[in-house]
Amino acid sequence: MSVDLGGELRWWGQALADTWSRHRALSVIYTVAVVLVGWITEVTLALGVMAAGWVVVHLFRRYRHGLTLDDHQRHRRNANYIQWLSGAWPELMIRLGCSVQVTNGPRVAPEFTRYSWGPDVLWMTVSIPLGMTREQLALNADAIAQNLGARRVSVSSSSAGTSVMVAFHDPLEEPFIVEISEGAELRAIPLGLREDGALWTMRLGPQTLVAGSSGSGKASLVWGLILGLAPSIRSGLVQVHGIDLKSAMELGMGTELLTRFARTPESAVQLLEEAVAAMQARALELSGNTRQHAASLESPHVVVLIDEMAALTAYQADRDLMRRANNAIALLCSQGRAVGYTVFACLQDPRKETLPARGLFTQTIGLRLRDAMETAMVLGEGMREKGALCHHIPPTMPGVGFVVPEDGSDPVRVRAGIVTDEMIRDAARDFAAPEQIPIVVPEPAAAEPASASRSRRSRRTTKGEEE
Ligand SMILES: Nc1ncnc2c1ncn2[C@@H]1O[C@H](COP(=O)(O)OP(=O)(O)OP(=O)(O)O)[C@@H](O)[C@H]1O
Repeated sequence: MSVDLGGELRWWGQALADTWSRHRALSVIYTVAVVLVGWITEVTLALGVMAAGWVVVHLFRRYRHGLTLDDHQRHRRNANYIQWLSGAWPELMIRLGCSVQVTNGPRVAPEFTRYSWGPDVLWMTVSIPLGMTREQLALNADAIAQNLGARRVSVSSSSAGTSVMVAFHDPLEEPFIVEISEGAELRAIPLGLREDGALWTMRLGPQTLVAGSSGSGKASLVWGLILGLAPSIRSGLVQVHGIDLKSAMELGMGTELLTRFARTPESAVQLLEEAVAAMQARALELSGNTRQHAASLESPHVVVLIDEMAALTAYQADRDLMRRANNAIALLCSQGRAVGYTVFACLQDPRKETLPARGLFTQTIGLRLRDAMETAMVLGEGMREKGALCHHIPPTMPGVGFVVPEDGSDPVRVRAGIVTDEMIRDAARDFAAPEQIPIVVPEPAAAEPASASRSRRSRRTTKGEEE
């Protein structure tokens, strides 16, 4: 059977034309309805695919990073804050005087070029305009913090230029405990927290001076160090030789952890001079073999720990003992590093008269101090401008201080962990030193310094001559 295709087409055309002429309105409605249904179906499908993609991405993020509803709210808050800060920052800089006048031009303020968020902390990278210094920004840190609704602002140098840390919560505000860690290394003894929330550790090696007014928390550093070293003390890898002339009130709590302990000026000087002699003997032994001592059970690292050093170096009635103590401390500080002898000393009053060997301490920790001058004496000139404000630490925050890192970079605000009497007693029981070496002070006649016996001899001779 042959099909007349032309006739068929004409028939369908005619039918369509008839329908159109008879049911024009219906045809329009039908056509629009079909187009709409098709379009809605397509859009719905597209939206569905988009939504599924979004869900997959968010599921991935949520389970990979463990995001919670709080995190979403925080992200939104952070985004709003950055939006506000972008507008407020240039004006704030100009109002605080942190800007420079371009010749025949406008005032230019530091710009924040990048940022990142940590828990309750905003890190900003700021570009300092030509003619301005980072110190100018650091001097206004308190005012910036108040205006940004933050607890603290600190300014430091970073590989990207200048970093401004805006902290909305101070991790150092509440006292905390640092647990004794069996695996702690001598290169990183845990002492407390840094203000960015990271663990604050100290390397055993630099001669360290801790300065702070009465009640500033020096004892928490002394005991923090001893407890941090506790496993090495028990094994015999480290010996602590303690000196406490304040009626042994402090170190007397845990003498089992100390290999040697002096509580009188005479025994303290004896301890120091014997440490110098042993250090020099070790130096002779090591000379030609190595340039850096490595602690071992046969040759342990010796920490000479002095609580309130001025009692020995400045407030001593016996001037000869005072001179001998200062000499020994200076020798230990200047020759001890390479041969495994470390001095860790505390001081309330950091003036030059209280400690002639102050300059020989290669690491200083400044707790609460009385004024800006003391801060400069302890941490060095220029550290105040870099944000180390020991004299602004409130008495309600003992254990808080500033440390200048060994590489001389910007000072870091830290807090030592609190050490309770119970922790000291427990450590004394569990980590006692393998041996305790008594200090034998020679009888005064035998210990008489050469100069005194010389003068007596000369007096005797004169007397003899007189006779
Ligand atoms: N890191 C710390 N965190 C919280 N509280 C601390 C910390 N260190 C010390 N304290 C508390 O502060 C008070 C004084 O501390 P501490 O005895 O250590 O001061 P100090 O500087 O050694 O004083 P002094 O020179 O008069 O002996 C104590 O009551 C102690 O409990």
